[in-house]
Amino acid sequence: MIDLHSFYQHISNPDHPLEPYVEALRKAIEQSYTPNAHGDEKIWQSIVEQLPSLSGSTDLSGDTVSVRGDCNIEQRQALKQTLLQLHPWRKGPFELFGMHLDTEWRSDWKWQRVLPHLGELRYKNILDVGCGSGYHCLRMAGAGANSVVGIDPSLKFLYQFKAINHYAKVDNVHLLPLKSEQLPARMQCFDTVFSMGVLYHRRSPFDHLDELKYALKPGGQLVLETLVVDGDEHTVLVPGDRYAQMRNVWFLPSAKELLRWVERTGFIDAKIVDIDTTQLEEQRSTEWMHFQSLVDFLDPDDNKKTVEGYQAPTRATIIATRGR
Ligand SMILES: Nc1ncnc2c1ncn2[C@@H]1O[C@H](C[S@+](CC[C@H]([NH3+])C(=O)[O-])CC(=O)[O-])[C@@H](O)[C@H]1O
Repeated sequence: MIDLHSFYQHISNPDHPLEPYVEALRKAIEQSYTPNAHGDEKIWQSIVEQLPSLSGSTDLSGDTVSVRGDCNIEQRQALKQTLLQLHPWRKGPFELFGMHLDTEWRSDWKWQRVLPHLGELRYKNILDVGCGSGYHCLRMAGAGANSVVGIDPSLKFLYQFKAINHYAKVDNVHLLPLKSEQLPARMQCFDTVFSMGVLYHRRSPFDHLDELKYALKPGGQLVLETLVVDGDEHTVLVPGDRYAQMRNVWFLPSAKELLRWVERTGFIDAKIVDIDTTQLEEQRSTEWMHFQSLVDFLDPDDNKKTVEGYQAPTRATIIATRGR
């Protein structure tokens, strides 16, 4: 079962900005998550319980989130075989006791693109919407955040985090089984809210931007990263059935149009800080994610296009401030 006890304990503290929302969060989580309602949850739980007993020291400062400590060959082998059962591992990389967990995504590349534009994360209370395995949440903790809440509706990713944190033991990062639309309304308490790789999954992008705005305290910082297409401030692509083989893709604006959406939502000082076409080396199949990956989603004769003939995946990052 997802461990919520330590989360409630952590925020039930008059100094914690989430303290006024303990009950609202409890209710929201109860509505979205019933332990073991997902038929595979018991299996994921037993995988975490089978992890070999090892202890080490955690390093959140490098590109690879690492736990280092003594481990013999048999233990390393058992660790690998146990963690492989939580396939597919999409977001990382991680290293545990000398074992490199080579995820589908080099999520460290995204972090390197975003980090120089964030200012100080130290002492901040952060929300990461669509956190996946929690790799970026751990990097935020490594950058000195006071607390990080990651939310993601995909329970398997939350179990991946549970497995990593079984060893990393980072106690100020909590992952919750929630979608952003299920967050209590108008929490207005986070210093920084990240939404990376989520907006294009939403049928209603302005509702998503509103959710991010009202999770932030006045003056707080939004970090928004999403798929974009080339074009001017009047350009938006709504793909047909699929985009790069994904079915759940709705709105791909140009970066300029995205900036306009952010401003129309009421954010101020909005800036495009990065536009980047995803490289084949950044998203690829590995031993830890052996399904198809980016190379299979692109036109084999022209890597600038998806198999459907659209512009190949390009992502923009916008930083903005919630007005006071
Ligand atoms: N409504 C929603 N609310 C919250 N999470 C959602 C929602 N819909 C989907 N997700 C979750 O958002 C994540 C999107 S991946 C980005 C991961 C990370 N942020 C990254 O930037 O690497 C996409 C990508 O590969 O970029 C998945 O884990 C979904 O379960």
